[in-house]
Amino acid sequence: MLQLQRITKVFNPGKATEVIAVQDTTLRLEAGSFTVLVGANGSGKSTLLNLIAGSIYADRGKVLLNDREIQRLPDYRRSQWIARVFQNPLTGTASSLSILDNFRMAALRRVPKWLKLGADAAFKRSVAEKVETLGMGLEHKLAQPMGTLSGGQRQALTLLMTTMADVDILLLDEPTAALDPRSAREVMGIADRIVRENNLTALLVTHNIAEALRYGTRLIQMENGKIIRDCDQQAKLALKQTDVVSWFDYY
Ligand SMILES: Nc1ncnc2c1ncn2[C@@H]1O[C@H](COP(=O)(O)OP(=O)(O)OP(=O)(O)O)[C@@H](O)[C@H]1O
Repeated sequence: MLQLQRITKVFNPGKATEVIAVQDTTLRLEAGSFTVLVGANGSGKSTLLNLIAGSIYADRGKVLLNDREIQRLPDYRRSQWIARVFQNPLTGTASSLSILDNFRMAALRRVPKWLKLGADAAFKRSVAEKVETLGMGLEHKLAQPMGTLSGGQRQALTLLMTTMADVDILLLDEPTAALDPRSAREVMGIADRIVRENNLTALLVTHNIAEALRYGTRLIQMENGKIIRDCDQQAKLALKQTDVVSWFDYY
């Protein structure tokens, strides 16, 4: 279980440009749950994800994974448990390296297995089997540089790479924002499957209302650095797109 306890993050404190990006926010994500986070631009969603991922530190409050404070852990420790997929398909993978080498790098999170499998044909076979499940034919292109693939193909592979390590938490930071509608749907379908099959605790940030309603079992809204709505599965199922659009109406 991931818990944010009374987290506050202020940028540029004491200056004219001071922003309270996250304000005294408490959030509890049960293990294996899939939560969707929506909110207007600047409401604090990315800051919240950055605080969980450890790219920034909170001014106040705790981030607990299975009751253990993780904020000050070094990156390599935290990345054993937390994976993140970004909006830009170019982020998170190495463009000039082949698909296979990117999988090798992803597997580095679980060093002993990588050392055993990294150099031999068994590793390549296991990657090919995984990649085949995407149904994109990329298992025949493992030697191709990541940079030559489409955004949708890269996002699909990036998601799959998260399963190379035993991560608990998957942070999806607008993973389909740069994709066309068909690729977006395909990539979200893959994300959903990976979350279920690996029993991951997932947090998806999206501006796509249809996506926000289709995926996950809980829907929360942030505004001015605070969580102002929290819908459980039942409440979420009853929501229509127009309801969610109306949450943004006062702008
Ligand atoms: N590094 C930073 N330095 C200063 N201010 C920042 C920084 N990062 C975020 N902010 C500010 O904090 C507030 C919250 O930003 P954040 O990026 O978390 O919002 P968001 O909900 O993710 O927005 P969007 O939907 O546009 O991605 C905004 O006012 C933003 O300008």
